[in-house]
Amino acid sequence: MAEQVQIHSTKSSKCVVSPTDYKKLGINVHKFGGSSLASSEQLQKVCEIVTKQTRLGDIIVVSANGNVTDTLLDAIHGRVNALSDIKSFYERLVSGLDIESENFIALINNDIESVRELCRHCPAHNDEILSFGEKWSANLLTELLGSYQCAAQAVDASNYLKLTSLHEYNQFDEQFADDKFSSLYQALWDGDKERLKRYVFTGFIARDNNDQLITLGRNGSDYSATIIAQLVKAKSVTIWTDVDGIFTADPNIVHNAKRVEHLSLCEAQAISELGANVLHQKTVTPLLTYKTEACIKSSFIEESSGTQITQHPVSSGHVKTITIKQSLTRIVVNNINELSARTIQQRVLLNQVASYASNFDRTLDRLTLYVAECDRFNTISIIQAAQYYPVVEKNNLSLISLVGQSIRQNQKIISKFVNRLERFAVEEIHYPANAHTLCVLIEDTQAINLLHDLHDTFFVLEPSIPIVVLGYGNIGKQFIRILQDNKAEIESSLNKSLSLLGVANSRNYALSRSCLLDNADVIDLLDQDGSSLNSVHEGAVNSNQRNEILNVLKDYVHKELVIVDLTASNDIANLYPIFAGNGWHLISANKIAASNHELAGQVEKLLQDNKRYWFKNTTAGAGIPIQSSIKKLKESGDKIISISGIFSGSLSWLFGQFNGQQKFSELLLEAKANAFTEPDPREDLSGNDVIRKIRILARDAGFIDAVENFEPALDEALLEGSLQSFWDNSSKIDEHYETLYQQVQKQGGLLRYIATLTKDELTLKLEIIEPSHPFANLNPCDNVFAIRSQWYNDNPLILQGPGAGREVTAAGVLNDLCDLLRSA
Ligand SMILES: NC(=O)C1=CN([C@@H]2O[C@H](COP(=O)(O)OP(=O)(O)OC[C@H]3O[C@@H](n4cnc5c(N)ncnc54)[C@H](OP(=O)(O)O)[C@@H]3O)[C@@H](O)[C@H]2O)C=CC1
Ligand SMILES: N[C@@H](CC=O)C(=O)O
Repeated sequence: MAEQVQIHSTKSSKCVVSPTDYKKLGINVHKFGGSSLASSEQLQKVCEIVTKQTRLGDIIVVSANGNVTDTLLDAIHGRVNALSDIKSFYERLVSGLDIESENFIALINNDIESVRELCRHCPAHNDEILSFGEKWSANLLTELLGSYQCAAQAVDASNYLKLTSLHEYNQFDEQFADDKFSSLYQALWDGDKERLKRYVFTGFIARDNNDQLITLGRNGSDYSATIIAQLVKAKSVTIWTDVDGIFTADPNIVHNAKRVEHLSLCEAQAISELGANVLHQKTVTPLLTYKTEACIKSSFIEESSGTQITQHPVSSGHVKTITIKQSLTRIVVNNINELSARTIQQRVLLNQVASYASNFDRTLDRLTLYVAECDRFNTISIIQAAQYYPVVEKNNLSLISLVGQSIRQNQKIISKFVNRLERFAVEEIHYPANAHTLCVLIEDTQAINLLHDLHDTFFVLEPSIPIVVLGYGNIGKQFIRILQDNKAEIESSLNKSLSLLGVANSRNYALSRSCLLDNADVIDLLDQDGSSLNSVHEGAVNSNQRNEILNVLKDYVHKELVIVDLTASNDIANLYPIFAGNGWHLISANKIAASNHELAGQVEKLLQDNKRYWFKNTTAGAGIPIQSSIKKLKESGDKIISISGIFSGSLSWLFGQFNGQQKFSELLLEAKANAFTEPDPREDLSGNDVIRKIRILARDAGFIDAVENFEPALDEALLEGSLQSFWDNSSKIDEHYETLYQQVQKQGGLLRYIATLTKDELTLKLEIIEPSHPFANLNPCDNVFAIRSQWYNDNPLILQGPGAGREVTAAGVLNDLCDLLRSA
């Protein structure tokens, strides 16, 4: 059990702490790479980041400044001026900084003499020589943070990170580290949190199990950061570098590559295994064991958003990035058994040689490895040491890989990938063991072309079909809102860009060829008085009093366009044959055309001739997928016998709410405000709205010749005249429903407006039903559709849910749009 002591903290009266409580602090680890620390300007930016984005107790891990490690390597290799270059570099660097430069330069001069001495005894002291780079960097940053009034302490990581065995590069001594970190965070133990500092750790250096100083190889500082994060149970690790995260492809090669916002840990691991410079395999390994938040950001960009590495995938089944590794050599070992092949693969790994797409072919007893040119010699020596004779089969190969969560389960992605490869002379398609990668090997000379081609295929969205929304009321506003909010997700799932060309209400229209979704303010002006609009917004909003928008849309005749009709307008419905004849797709929430057999037939014929689509799923049941369900049943060979239920959301809500206490007309106003009723609520009470739905479903089910027998939900006399006179008659409406309510109460039943469709008869009636009736127990506003068919006969298929309202209807329209864009 951890040692514990009772102490008096400065703030609270009493608290219990243990030496390992630093692990509960929620430490954030920030790692800064060499380029982020290469100039005085950059160092100042880093100080700003540290002061603004870190807290007392947080850990900063640094690489050597700029190219200092490479210059130290030059010194090891005997380049005469290497050490004086380092001296001049630091003199330049500190001259631009607000620190006691003489002290720091004296330290550098002193250390450089030590390095000179150590260089005489190379290679025994190589690691020690290289470690100076990180030590200078940590000291300099700590000094500079002081001038920002940010208390910091330089820490030599080799006193904290100690390997447990000589060859296990990923096994660090946790007990050793724990003791050291406990004393570093002594202030916490003393109950004086305010004495904590920012701890500036040297990256890249550690100790082996014999206490000898070692360096952690390529990208060693990133590795130090994630290892330290694991050891201190950090809350987050941020790798600050010179790129703004992971991109859809290397932005230096593919200029239209975009930043990837989120990567799952599995995706990050796959990328690191493919040799990504920005995310090394070693760096990811501790994240897999200790699951913490991680992020890659740029210290060069203000407010960089970077790429978040999340524990769980934000989305699955999409390609997130395409990696490329060039100049690889294929080394083949023939006549080798599986055990020896695995041993060689292990040894290659232990020797810190990165091999890619390596595979053992059991049928041919053959091991294939792809390694960088610089690792060729080393790899051949390892294979020969195992008594095998490798063949270097081919040089100058590139490995191009698609990475995305579970993309190997997405047949569409695989066929798209294979399809594109047919245009290139590829060497080999490789399917690694993980489910998140698809790889291809190709000669270097063709690789860049293939990379561009694949990037275009998976990331450059197909040009969209322009969308025009008619109707900017309850449903129209909500539809545009969710279209805007979900644009990026929809585009990536459809691989098509969305372009909102125009929006209109009955008074004004806004039109922009460069997509109104990016200029939503213009749409908001639609509700204003039309007279001053042209001057207000440079002509972007215009009068639509006589459907003027249609004149502008003439430019689109015989081009693809989607008209989304979210009006309740008869005029617009009667224009459908023109829209269809123009070669435009249609989406309707307006039920008028779809419920008129003659008009609907004419429109469908024109659309068919022009190979265009009409989606109208919200015309019956709002967001409930009733029409698509009927279509699917019919496509599967089933025969619909009857459809019955409650198809009016507003009346379902009204009869569910009405209990004789409140005036019916007040509830009606509330239903209208909730967008459950039609723009003119008499359409609901007269039964017209449900009748339209019945006719639409009858058409879908094939009941076109059925006799109609419809009853209104309110006396026709009360529905006559103008809308104003209807509201003026509110007291009569209230009386009518009050009397009806008493009658229903007397019978101990419930009032429901029930529709029934068979091939012979379509009926709609206001009925008093028993509380045990299947349509009795509904949530207010619910619709219910009971479909009896050949296969759903004794036990009908039931669809039930909210049958009206802004959210569900707009979502249904958006579904229709996605289905249409997917089909078109
Ligand atoms: N509410 C619901 O739950 C459901 C509704 N629907 C259907 O959705 C449609 C819209 O309903 P809702 O949004 O509540 O109605 P609203 O009255 O709130 O909105 C209708 C919109 O259509 C506009 N409009 C009218 N005529 C024209 C025209 N000629 N050209 C362009 N725009 C025009 C109106 O303009 P202005 O503002 O200038 O009058 C208004 O912006 C209706 O057909 C309804 O049946 C379908 C399923 C469910
Ligand atoms: N007014 C309609 C809305 C949906 O179509 C209803 O009440 O169901």
